[in-house]
Amino acid sequence: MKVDPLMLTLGDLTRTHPAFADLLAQTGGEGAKPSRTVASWLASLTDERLSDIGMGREQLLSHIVALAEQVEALKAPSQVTVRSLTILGGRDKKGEAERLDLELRAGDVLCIVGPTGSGKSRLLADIECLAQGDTPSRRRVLVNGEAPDPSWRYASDRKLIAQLSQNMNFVVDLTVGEFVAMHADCRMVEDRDRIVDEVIACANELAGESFSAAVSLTQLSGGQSRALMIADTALLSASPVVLIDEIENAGIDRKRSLDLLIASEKIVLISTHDPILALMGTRRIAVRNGAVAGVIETGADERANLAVLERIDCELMALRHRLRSGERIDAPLAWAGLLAKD
Ligand SMILES: Nc1ncnc2c1ncn2[C@@H]1O[C@H](COP(=O)(O)OP(=O)(O)OP(=O)(O)O)[C@@H](O)[C@H]1O
Repeated sequence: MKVDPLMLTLGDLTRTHPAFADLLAQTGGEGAKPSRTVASWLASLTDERLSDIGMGREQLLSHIVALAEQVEALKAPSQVTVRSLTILGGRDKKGEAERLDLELRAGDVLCIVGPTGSGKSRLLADIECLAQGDTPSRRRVLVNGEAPDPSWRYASDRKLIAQLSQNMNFVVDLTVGEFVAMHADCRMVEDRDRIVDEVIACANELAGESFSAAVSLTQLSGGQSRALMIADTALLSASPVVLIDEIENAGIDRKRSLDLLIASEKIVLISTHDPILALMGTRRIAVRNGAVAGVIETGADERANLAVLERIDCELMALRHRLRSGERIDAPLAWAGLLAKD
């Protein structure tokens, strides 16, 4: 049963959710007595105290609720083995039938491509909520070939489906090592220290700039936190299905991220505008006007073009690195001759 975090006492909360101890240490104030409920503590915070913390009452409450849900999701691994997900067509934005019967199996990693506003996020959201004809697209999603048990749709404490969103909002000031160790503890893995080292080493391979276990989560760059989330999801997450809204803006190694996710034997869907990422998979889902227009196999010619795109990307990355290091790039670029021929 889902517990309302507002009705818990601060003592209970810090015991069941160690991360709250840090939040309280930063924000608590004199009224943060263990016997007090969260609701009463929040009501007791003066406007002055809230302005010291730099957060409004509503914002603090939503942080607490989000943190409680995250910790619950980590604690109770999904009980359901997902061998397949089937997405059955609904209606496009004009109300016309979407012809779709797509089965995804464990180990499938697919990109979703399509113009802005075409419905990529809608498709991810339909999967996340295991839609049953009750979303704007009217799609239905089956788990292992059957309509899912209604309780799976709303069980935030038994997440079948994890969504990595664009922004990683870290509430508490834990170090990277403490954060990953907390996940490992929640999932009761054996050999915790080895797994923690592995996740951090792996995240460092994905991130452009390396970071240590001792650094605070709040100090990580966008790319570093995204790399940490991907490594953590692939190596530690209990959710059999992972949805990712955009990887490309984070400046991380896309090929390795994809390989890592493929090896994790989960079903992974990534919405993207990035041609390299889209061509890296064996299949991609093309969305248009609110409906899936086709599932495209990556062909041999496309793979050859991918190799060229990767070289261009590599050169762009090198330029980016030089510019970021304060260098000038006055020397003519290798491609200048190529473009002059046009
Ligand atoms: N089949 C559909 N029926 C009705 N509305 C839809 C359908 N598909 C998408 N929409 C709506 O269209 C809008 C744009 O869709 P969405 O945000 O999923 O696009 P997107 O491809 O993710 O765009 P972007 O690339 O800009 O992130 C949303 O309001 C979404 O709910």
